[in-house]
Amino acid sequence: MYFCLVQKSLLNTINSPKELRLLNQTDLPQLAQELREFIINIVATKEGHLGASLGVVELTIALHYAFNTPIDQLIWDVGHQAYGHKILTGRKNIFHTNRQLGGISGFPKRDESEYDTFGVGHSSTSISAALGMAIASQLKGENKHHIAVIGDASIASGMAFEGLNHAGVTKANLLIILNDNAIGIDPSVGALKQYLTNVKKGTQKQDNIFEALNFDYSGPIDGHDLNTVIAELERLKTVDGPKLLHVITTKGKGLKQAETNQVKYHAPGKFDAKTGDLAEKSNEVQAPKYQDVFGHTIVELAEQNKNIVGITPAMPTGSSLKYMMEAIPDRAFDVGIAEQHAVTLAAGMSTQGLIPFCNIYSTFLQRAYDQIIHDVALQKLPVIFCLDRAGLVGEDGATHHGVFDLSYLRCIPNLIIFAPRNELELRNIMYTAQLGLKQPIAIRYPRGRGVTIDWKQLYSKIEIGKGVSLKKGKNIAVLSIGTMAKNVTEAIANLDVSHYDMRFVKPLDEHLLHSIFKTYDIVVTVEDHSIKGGFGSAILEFAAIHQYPNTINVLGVPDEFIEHGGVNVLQQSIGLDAESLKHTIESILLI
Ligand SMILES: Cc1ncc(C[n+]2csc(CCOP(=O)(O)OP(=O)(O)O)c2C)c(N)n1
Ligand SMILES: CC(=O)[C@@H](O)[C@H](O)COP(=O)(O)O
Ligand SMILES: [Mg+2]
Repeated sequence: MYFCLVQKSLLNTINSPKELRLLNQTDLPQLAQELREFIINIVATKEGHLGASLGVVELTIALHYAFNTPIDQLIWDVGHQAYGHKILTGRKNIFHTNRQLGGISGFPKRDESEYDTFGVGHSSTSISAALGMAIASQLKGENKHHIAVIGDASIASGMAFEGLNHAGVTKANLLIILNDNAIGIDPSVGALKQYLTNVKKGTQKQDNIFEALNFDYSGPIDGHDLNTVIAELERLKTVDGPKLLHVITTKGKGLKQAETNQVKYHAPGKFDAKTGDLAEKSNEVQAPKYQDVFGHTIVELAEQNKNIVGITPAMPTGSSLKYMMEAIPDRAFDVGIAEQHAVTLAAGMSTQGLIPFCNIYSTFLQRAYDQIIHDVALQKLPVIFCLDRAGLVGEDGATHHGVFDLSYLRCIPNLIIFAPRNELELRNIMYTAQLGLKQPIAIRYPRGRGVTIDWKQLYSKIEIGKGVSLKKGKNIAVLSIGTMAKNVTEAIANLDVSHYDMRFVKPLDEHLLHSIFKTYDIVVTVEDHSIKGGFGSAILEFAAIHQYPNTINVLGVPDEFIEHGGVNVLQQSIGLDAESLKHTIESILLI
């Protein structure tokens, strides 16, 4: 008789870390293999962040094995690497809903699980949050551990240093796990990266930077060696005060292609779970991604204008500044996860006559708000801010939707705000901006593809503060800003209404607005942005100041955080898709 030994699945027996902690430590390598396969199989079809989660499979198991989570508080920095954490903490059976509307978030979220002790998505918050929890526990006389897992790129961000600087003078029971895989989304950069590389090579001569800040530093250890990691975590449980354990991991560990092409496999889209091969791209001719219009256009402009420089805080691939970094490396700068530094670096360059294109996702620019006001606008320095990922971004959800920039920028004096309705407008405003603007400008555009196949056309200068008429009709005037023009155009295709692309949120085209308000009784504004303080608010202010009695309908993102899901599905959920806009405008016509 032939017995085939079928290995019992360990992962299927684990619905919480309590059950994980009942396993023999010798069983954990099998669990790690099963967890890795589980992540690969689901992300292969459901998409998401792959590399970072594969890189911390063993670390995740070790942390929940050694610490009494959720009593001991575990915080994941950024949280894109927390898929294993979610699967081991009771969400295995719903993990296939990851990042989908109504499903679980792609990042730890407090209201999703008691094991998600802090909501994350933007980097470098974990040390401050964990320290806050540790100090609170001390004050409450509690005896629990507080662990922050932070990557090598995230720990190089200013906010992380602020946390380290404070923690170093406390007796807080805080353990920082530095997950060092030598890469962010793109290869990590900066002097700290060089320092960590030397530490790993054993060639670091100076004092240990973390010990210099009063941390009990240990490592570097192999973050994939379960026994070594667990032993060190157990030892650190007995060490008082702030501690930092340096672990070395490989991003994408366990999937060959994810290990070798770590940038692409950070978020690879669909792929073959067996071979790792990426899904075939459709070969139909498509409109370009807005990021690539930016990336190729800045190269063209910078080749002609030697004063142009490009800056990205750790998003060369996401922003497509990578093209300029390849073509003109001495004038394109990846400053690491350092949005505040990126803005004021641009300001400094501008004082010397350079023309900086500072490319920062709308949501990440929130981190550099004072720098925009204090270092750029107040001094009227002509920095060109390119806000990629403006508007609803989709599956990254509430932490990443770029729906507040018009509000947070509009109140800043001296700042021009422009939103292109298509790729040609983006190219033309970039061309216009580098001709010698005497003040800063913010250009916002969305994630994803545009609408223009033949987009590499000759440049034309855009007159600052001028909107355009896209359709003449009767009854009402629909005013859109940015790429919402596409949805509006589709919505009113068979309606006798006028449509204007206002292009500028600041300065408004007041001449055009006076004409509109004198011609139409009803005005509708449409924006891929919060209705609080955005484009519609600007129009309401204009009407109030000039005492126009017109009816104004402001359509946009409601005053709430919009969760994760496909962009089209999210737009439908808040009435910004073409079909919903059509019904809304028809109902206004019926009034
Ligand atoms: C403030 C902020 N800026 C940029 C990002 C985009 N981002 C997401 S993950 C990541 C790289 C993180 O690298 P690291 O900290 O080394 O973690 P790893 O992915 O290697 O685990 C970046 C730049 C972000 N989430 N938050
Ligand atoms: C986790 C994180 O913050 C980044 O990976 C972000 O998800 C990138 O977004 P894009 O995919 O829009 O570049
Ligand atoms: Mg890293």
